[in-house]
Amino acid sequence: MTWSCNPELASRVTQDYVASGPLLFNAIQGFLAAQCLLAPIMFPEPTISDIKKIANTTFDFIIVGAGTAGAVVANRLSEANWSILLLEAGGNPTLGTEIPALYVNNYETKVDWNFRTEPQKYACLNYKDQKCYWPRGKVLGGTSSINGMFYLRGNKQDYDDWSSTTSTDWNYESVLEYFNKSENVVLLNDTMDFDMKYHGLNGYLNAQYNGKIHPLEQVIIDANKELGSLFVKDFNGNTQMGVGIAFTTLKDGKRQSTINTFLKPIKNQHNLHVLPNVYVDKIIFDNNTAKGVHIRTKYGYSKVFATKEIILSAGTINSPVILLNSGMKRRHYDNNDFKREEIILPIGENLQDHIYAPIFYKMKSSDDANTLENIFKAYYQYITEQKGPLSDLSPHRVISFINTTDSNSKTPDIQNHFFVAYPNQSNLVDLFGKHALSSQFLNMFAALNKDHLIITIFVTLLRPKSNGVIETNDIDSSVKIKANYLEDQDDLETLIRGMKHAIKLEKTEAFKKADLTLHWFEIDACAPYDKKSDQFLECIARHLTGTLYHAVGTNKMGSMDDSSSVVDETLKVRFVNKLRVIDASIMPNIVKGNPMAAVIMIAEKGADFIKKDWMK
Ligand SMILES: Cc1cc2nc3c(=O)[nH]c(=O)nc-3n(C[C@H](O)[C@H](O)[C@H](O)COP(=O)(O)OP(=O)(O)OC[C@H]3O[C@@H](n4cnc5c(N)ncnc54)[C@H](O)[C@@H]3O)c2cc1C
Repeated sequence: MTWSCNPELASRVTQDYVASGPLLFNAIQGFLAAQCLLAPIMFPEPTISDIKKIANTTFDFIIVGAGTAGAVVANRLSEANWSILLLEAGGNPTLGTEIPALYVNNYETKVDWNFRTEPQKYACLNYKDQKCYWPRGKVLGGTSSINGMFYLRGNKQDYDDWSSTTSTDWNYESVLEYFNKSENVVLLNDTMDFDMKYHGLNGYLNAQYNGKIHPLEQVIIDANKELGSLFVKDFNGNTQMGVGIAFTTLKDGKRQSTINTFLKPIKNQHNLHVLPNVYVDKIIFDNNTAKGVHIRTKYGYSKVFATKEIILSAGTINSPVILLNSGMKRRHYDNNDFKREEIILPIGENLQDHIYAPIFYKMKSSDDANTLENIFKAYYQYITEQKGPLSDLSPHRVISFINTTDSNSKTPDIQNHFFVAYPNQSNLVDLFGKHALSSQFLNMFAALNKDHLIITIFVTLLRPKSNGVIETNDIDSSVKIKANYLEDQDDLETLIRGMKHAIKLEKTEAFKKADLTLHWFEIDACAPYDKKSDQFLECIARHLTGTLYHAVGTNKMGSMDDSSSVVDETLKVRFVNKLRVIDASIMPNIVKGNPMAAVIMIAEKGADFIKKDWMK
């Protein structure tokens, strides 16, 4: 048998269903064939002669990382008649990355960098070695190819805050233009009654609003409304405060990563050269000017050069790592009189992330959604029509934003996600297992999930005061992620207020009617505390801490005289020439919402800064 696409099993989805001989074999064949249809090889892996051809050659621009931001920047720069080289450490998307409802199955696969934090002192205490798990996309499209696809833009105030330390270019009114530029609204089961001031219809990125609300989502919405939340139709519109269904980066049942949306349509453009499976070690400088990059492939090491600029879009972890490995030190500078070797910028500092404490609700249920037969039906329907339960994020799309100290505030301090596990789903998406929570916790979760549906509320802290740092290991240059979660007492207090709010849902008519009751898993360390006490909630928050994987901020943007910044307001690395960073790492403060939309906006804006500079 020959395959025109990658014959390696396209995703780990099948590994969850090891029970059934011929049926499974048929399904695997179906998946392999579907990979060609749903996840075709867009950009072939370079051969040895491709690498020889580019070695020591020169392009106008080199972009490092074809991720969420890098793919957008490459698209926009290719609109001018410049030669663009886009280098990506990972390979092509797989079938596993394309099926929306199974995104968690990409964790710990070859499309994941599979990072772990350093052991945490105050958080993730119930995890193996007290290390939190940080998946990140190592694939074309980067993390937009493995993420949860929630499309939210944060709070208006986030950008007004950025602009107060940079320039008016970054205030909400200015960035709105770029959010809209990238967007193409896709409506399902709904009418176009959105305020179009906040949306775009001509962008590359398909952002879908599906107005069909699942009965469980309706219960969650109704319960939140009973606690005073307003129903929000459009979190990206005039206000984000309240509860509703999120926009998602989906279209026709398929993930809309930035590789699928920004690069697939222009993949044959003559001036765009996209090379997957190429790892960039460091930047080559000539005095203070970035000239090229050192690359590593399976064929060995080479160099490649850029006449105009090098753009780092390797993400919050790897962009600072590349800068550090290129000889740029991580320390505050104290004067403007230096050689490049003496440039000392706060690279890797200002690491911010969204962490959550889980609150669990259970509902007795004999729902058989996860029988083998139903699972195969779902796969069959997905592969043949891209429809059915695998084609959408329902019933997990409800989001709520609250302010725990001022119910009239326009800015939230807590965001809630509601993750539904149908009975026996712990086998299907072993989310907590992949995070390496203790076997005690995993066993309790699986036992309860046998005959109960479980809703986990991810009570998420939106603006942490505890900041971390990315460092590199002196011996082998590997990364050390010092997340420092929950070091600041204020963070803990906000989280506890959020948990108390989530606990109140138990008393709502909507939850009572649905027979949803609060459930506490017994964690040994928390056993001494009364379950109604703050000490107990603190113990849960510290032991079962999770991350929504939103780390940002490690190459902070600021004005030229801001010693805490790494890049200036046009995203140029300070004190060096021809080098910019364009990705999640430049955020001065984490946005109050899931950050992908903001990263895409940053990329759109960054590409315009470059065009302005070079088209003069
Ligand atoms: C599991 C998960 C779920 C998430 N869910 C959501 C969500 O639902 N909504 C949302 O808004 N946000 C979500 N996020 C966060 C969001 O996806 C990220 O913040 C965003 O995608 C980061 O974009 P980026 O361009 O900075 O980095 P990335 O998209 O990670 O891109 C970096 C790219 O650089 C490549 N690269 C790195 N180092 C090198 C090197 N040395 N050489 C060559 N290439 C290199 C990487 O392989 C990658 O392709 C989620 C994140 C994760 C991990």
